[in-house]
Amino acid sequence: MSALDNRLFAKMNGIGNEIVVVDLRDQKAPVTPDDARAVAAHVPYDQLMLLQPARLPGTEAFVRIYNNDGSESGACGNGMRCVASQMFAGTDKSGLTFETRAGLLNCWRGPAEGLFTVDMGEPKFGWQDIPLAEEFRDTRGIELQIGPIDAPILHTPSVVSMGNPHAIFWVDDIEAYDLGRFGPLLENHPIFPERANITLAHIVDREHITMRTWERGAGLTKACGSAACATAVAAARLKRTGRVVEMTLPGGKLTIEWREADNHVLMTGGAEFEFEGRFDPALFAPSLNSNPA
Ligand SMILES: N[C@@H](CCC[C@H](N)C(=O)O)C(=O)O
Repeated sequence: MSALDNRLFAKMNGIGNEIVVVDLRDQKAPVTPDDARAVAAHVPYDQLMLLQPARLPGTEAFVRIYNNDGSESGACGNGMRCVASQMFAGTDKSGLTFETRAGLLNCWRGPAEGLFTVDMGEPKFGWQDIPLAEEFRDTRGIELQIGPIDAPILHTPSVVSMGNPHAIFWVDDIEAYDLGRFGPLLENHPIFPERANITLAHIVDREHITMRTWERGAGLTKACGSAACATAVAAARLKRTGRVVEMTLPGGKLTIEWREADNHVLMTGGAEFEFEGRFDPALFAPSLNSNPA
């Protein structure tokens, strides 16, 4: 018996990031990594956002975030906009607060219908915070490369934690690299003890960046909100952009503001409902062949 048996789910997308949202605030039973993988086999998703009972006063829910490989993440920007969109529906509230493994997140209705803003909190730059396996004093560009030593294909990424680990490689053309091939190698590089989300980014001008991401635990996706935040912050740290940047991802656009006043990163973008359904308990039944004689 799984906590997800017969549960209603909403399939949504955050500018192309495939998201499944399930409201489990009325029950305490845990959802396991096996459950998360079983859902992915049935309703393909990048992230599964589980609303669990609130643990702190003033919060709507504790949001547990699973990647489709069954691993957990502390942050998912596009998923949080989908959660906000579901939770704002039918209310006249203007703001909501959620708890995730990475801390508290505030969400607001955005500047136009269908847009939502998430306060993704403060970025972290210390090598232990990302985390990296060894000390780097300057994480604006770390010594890491792939390809021939004297002619690397990708090198010197900026690294940032947005509650989850990100490495951003600066390139002239984001389409010129086989991210499906390099992504898994870099995601699992020993320098990243908790693996990492890998982004290729091109700075168009001081207000525009194009990017695409190989996501830890989910692979190539059309959008990664926390990667957009990490990339915008990393570009501003290098003094190559201002603090408000429009990000173009394969699935759409996000506006990222790295607020000077409190160091928080605000992400604004769309969230769309696609369909809803109920999980068939047979999905979570142990396989008859799991322990062959
Ligand atoms: N799609 C997400 C990021 C999801 C988590 C990531 N794959 C990880 O494991 O860190 C987003 O929109 O931020």
